[in-house]
Amino acid sequence: MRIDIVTIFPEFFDVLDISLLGKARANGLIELGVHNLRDFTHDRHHTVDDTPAGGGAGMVMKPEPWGEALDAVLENGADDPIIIFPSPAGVPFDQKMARELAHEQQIVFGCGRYEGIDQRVFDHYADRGRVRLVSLGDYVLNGGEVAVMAMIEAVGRLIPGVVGNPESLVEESHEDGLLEYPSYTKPAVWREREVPPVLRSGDHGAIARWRHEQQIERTRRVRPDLLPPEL
Ligand SMILES: COC(=O)c1ccnc(N)c1
Repeated sequence: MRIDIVTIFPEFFDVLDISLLGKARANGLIELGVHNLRDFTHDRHHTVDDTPAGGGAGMVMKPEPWGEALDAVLENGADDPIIIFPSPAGVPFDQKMARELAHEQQIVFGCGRYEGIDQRVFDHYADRGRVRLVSLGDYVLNGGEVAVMAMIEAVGRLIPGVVGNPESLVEESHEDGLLEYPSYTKPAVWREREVPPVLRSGDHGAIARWRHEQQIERTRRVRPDLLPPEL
């Protein structure tokens, strides 16, 4: 998979050189391009924003630099890339979307700042391909970079070969629609708190049943909205 990021803070993504994603890049599983939006301006101050049409507070990101940047990124890219703009006005990002995005050939992330990006950028590229505004939740950030980092991690770890043991991806929260069961390890007793005996019983059937019951109980308590109607 190729991932391109357009941002005014390219150094923000230096952290993608380490950990799991750093290894995935070294193994060629993920190809990453980080592009500074200001490189696509032509004035002395590398201006990327201007006052909002119709007035109001704050500044809006100009369409011209975005057009030049996205054209450059798309020029030699995949046949059918998906362009994602993180936005509080977007569709909710979830594990299902992460799984779908893990199969893309190329994802282009556009990190907005200020009061957002001129709407004509979204419209222009939506006329030519797939554009999605995606939200991490009902809150506002100063820019899209943090959201892009979260989405790259959520998607990147699902790309075959990135995570050493694919089994570890199966029993995670939201993978089967329920929250994951509580985890324990050694020691058997810690500060007078014992690991549930069933987990040390060696009875794999009983352990699987206990874990599923825990998933249902935790989901009912924490996220009743995720419970399937039959439960
Ligand atoms: C500037 O981007 C945001 O404020 C943002 C992006 C994605 N999800 C959100 N909830 C906010």
